[in-house]
Parts: sequence; C-alpha cells; structure tokens
Amino acid sequence: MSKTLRIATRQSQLAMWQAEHVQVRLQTALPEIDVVLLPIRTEGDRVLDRPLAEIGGKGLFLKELEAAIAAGEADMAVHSMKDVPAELPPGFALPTVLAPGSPLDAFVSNHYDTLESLPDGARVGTSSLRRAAMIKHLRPDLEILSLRGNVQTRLAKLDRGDFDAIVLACAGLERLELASRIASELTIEQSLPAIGQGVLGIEIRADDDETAAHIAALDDEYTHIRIDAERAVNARLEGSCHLPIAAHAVHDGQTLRLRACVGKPDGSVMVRDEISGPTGEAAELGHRLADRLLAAGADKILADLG
Ligand SMILES: NCc1[nH]cc(CCC(=O)O)c1CC(=O)O
Repeated sequence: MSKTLRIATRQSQLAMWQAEHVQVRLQTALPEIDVVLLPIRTEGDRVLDRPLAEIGGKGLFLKELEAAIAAGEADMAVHSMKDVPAELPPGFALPTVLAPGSPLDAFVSNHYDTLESLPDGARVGTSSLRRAAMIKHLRPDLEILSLRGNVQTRLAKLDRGDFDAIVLACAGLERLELASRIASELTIEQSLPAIGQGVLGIEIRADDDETAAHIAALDDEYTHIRIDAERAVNARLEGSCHLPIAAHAVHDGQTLRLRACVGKPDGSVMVRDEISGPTGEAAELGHRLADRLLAAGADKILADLG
C-alpha cells in the first residue's frame, strides 16, 4: 500500500479551498504519496449567532482539527495564519508557511467605492475588533455592526441591505474568485493587516518528523521571516485575531521593517509604532516592538478588553 498524507479541514468554502490548494501543491511535490482531505465540522462554523470572542476566542477554529491530528486520524491541518493564536497547544508545531496572498483588507460595498466616500453615519459590518478600531479611527462617524459567518454569508448580508459596506480580507475573496466584489483595497496605512493575514500555514504533531520533511518543500522563506516577526508581536501581547492587534512585516532579505498597532475598538485610541533591523532577528524585533507598544498604552487597551 502506498503512503497517505491526510489533511484535516473545516468545511467552509474558504477552508476547503485552502486545504485543496495544499493538497495539490503537496501532491505535485510528492507524486509517490497519496494526499487526501479529511473534512471536519467545527464549533466555530456551527455557532454563528454569537460574537467570536464569546464562543471560544483564541484557537477556536483550530481545536477540532488538532484533535483529529492528536488522535492519529489526520497528519496535518491547513490554517489561515491570521486564525492561529500566538501559542500552539503543547505537542503541535507549525513548521511550514506558504507563499502569501494579499495581506490587505477589502472595502466591499454595492453603492460606494471607498471608505472615504461613505456618507456620514453609514453602517459598516465587521466582527473583527481590529477592523472596527481601524475604521472608527479613520471615520469616527461610522456605525460598526456585527457581521459573522463565512465569506459568502457575509456578502449575502451586505446584498440584502444590512450594511452600507463590509470589510473582509482581500485574500479570502481572491481565493473564492470573488475579487470582483472588492470595491477598493484599504491600504496598509489605513488598515494595518492582522498578523499573518493572507498567509497559509501547515500544523502538524510536533514529533512527526516524517510529515515535517514532506511539507518542508512548500515553505516560503520570505514569508517565514515575515511570520516570525509578526507572530513575535502576538507572543508578547498574547493576542489572537480576536483582539484589536495588527502587525505587518516586509523585508528585502536583509532588513526587515515591522509595523504594529493596538487600537481601542471604538477607534478613540490607536497606539502605533514600527521597527527595522536584520531579518535574522525577526522574532527579537517583534518582541521589542510589542514591548514598546505595551509601554505606550497598549497594555491598558488590552487589559480593558479583559
Ligand atoms: N477569520 C476568518 C478568516 N480567516 C482568514 C480569512 C481570509 C484569508 C486570510 O487572511 O488568509 C478570513 C476571512 C476574512 O477575514 O475576511
């Protein structure tokens, strides 16, 4: 019997696309191995009527996939790095990150081209505290309304008139061939992306050297350095994508530039800073920048959020 590699995946269209993407890339790299998907139904997909922060917070979308890996039913799970908390549970590792999609947030509306052109008091849908903070900081007059569900559900809620505009990740829309729905991209200056936004990572059992060796071919060195820097910010701030924390790194192979910010979800306070240094010190730069943010008031913002 030939060797099989099993990818546990959530069943949303975006999760399936991401898992299939890794399946195809692995299958191409490893023609002698059978790469298959193991679809799993997770709590985060079932419970759509309550805010994400309430129903489990950190690691919500990972738990049940990790359980399948721990039980030996699957060898790996594919994640949007944006959804991966700073610290993985003991026994898990995330050694491989793929070449990135867009890191940017998308402004999506059926009537307006840009965030700037929204009328006074317009209703904007997002359930991300980070996006809420960014949007309210730019436009304090706008009303932020909760928006849960998978990408298609969110678009349907916009289309039926619940909002004047919504903000989603460009990467998710592009993967689902919905890029035509992007009215405009929010720039990095307008909306600093979430840590790991647009990047896919592969999680495995920490002691599974065989799978680690198989997936290593997919690792993108540029992105790996970027992720090390961004995730180091999160490690210090103990954040997840459910907190109003943003960080984005770029580098030229030598020098890394890391921007980060922590904002109050009502947009009234935005602590921003940036740091540059050698790519070899990506994680140290992330820690140092996070410490500076904490000293500049991020500690208070995060403490107030509980
Ligand atoms: N939290 C859900 C989620 N996780 C990853 C993406 C998009 C793809 C990515 O950032 O890699 C999305 C949808 C969104 O935020 O619009």
